[in-house]
Amino acid sequence: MPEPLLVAQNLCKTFTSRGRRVTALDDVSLTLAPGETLGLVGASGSGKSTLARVLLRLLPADAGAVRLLGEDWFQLRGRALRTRRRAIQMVFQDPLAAFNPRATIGGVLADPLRIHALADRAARPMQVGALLEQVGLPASYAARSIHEVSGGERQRVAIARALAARPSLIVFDEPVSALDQSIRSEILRLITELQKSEGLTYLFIAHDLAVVRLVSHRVAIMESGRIVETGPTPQIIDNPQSSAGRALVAAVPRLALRLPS
Ligand SMILES: Nc1ncnc2c1ncn2[C@@H]1O[C@H](COP(=O)(O)OP(=O)(O)OP(=O)(O)O)[C@@H](O)[C@H]1O
Repeated sequence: MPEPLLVAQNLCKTFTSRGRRVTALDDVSLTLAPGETLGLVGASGSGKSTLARVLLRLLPADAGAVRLLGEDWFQLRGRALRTRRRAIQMVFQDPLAAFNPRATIGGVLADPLRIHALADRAARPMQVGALLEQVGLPASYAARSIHEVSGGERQRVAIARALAARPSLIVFDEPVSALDQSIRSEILRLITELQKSEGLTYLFIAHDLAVVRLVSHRVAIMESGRIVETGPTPQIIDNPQSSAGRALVAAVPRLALRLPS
């Protein structure tokens, strides 16, 4: 068994808003092996995005620890933190919210190359072109504004930006929820192909089990801030043990749950 890429142990996070306490993460532990996809699925408000934000250190945990690539991730500071940061990238549901609205696509993709010193100025345009082609877009898209392309193309740009940092792990938070069905399948295919060609590890978050099962080797089910069930995808779909798992399976038409042969 290879050493896990990421081990999260006993993560807790509570929010207080208008005097009300909400436990968003309640003792969450999970492991990601290199090259696998863990699908994280659960109803709205179950804590999926909070877990993603805590794992990326966009939000501090109240308690718990994460080992990433053998290091104590929450304890890293300064240069060591900056270096390690590029190992985890995130792709959001709405990439527009994550991009500078005035930026060109070339600018969006050149940023991580510059920030992480992965390519000098002269080499960046070629690398940007290569990244675009890797996600199925023409290199000429570099000159376009992020507003000039479709939702599916924008999501390809978001994936290319994540790839630019040469990460080990990509966290996808509802990456296809805003897309039409046909575009959705194309993006899911791209995501699985890139995993194989680049040897990437994924945490794939969605509320829809039909989407999660297409890409995930294992599934974890969240309910009220806890992971209530985890196991290989076919096992969870055929025989969910938790009430949250049974509800998620029941919410999807039988046909949509057939695993591809
Ligand atoms: N910044 C915040 N302040 C207060 N409460 C928050 C904050 N962020 C999240 N919460 C609460 O924490 C709980 C978990 O939210 P979270 O967004 O992680 O769930 P989720 O499973 O990702 O939901 P969705 O599928 O709707 O995105 C919810 O009750 C939510 O209202």
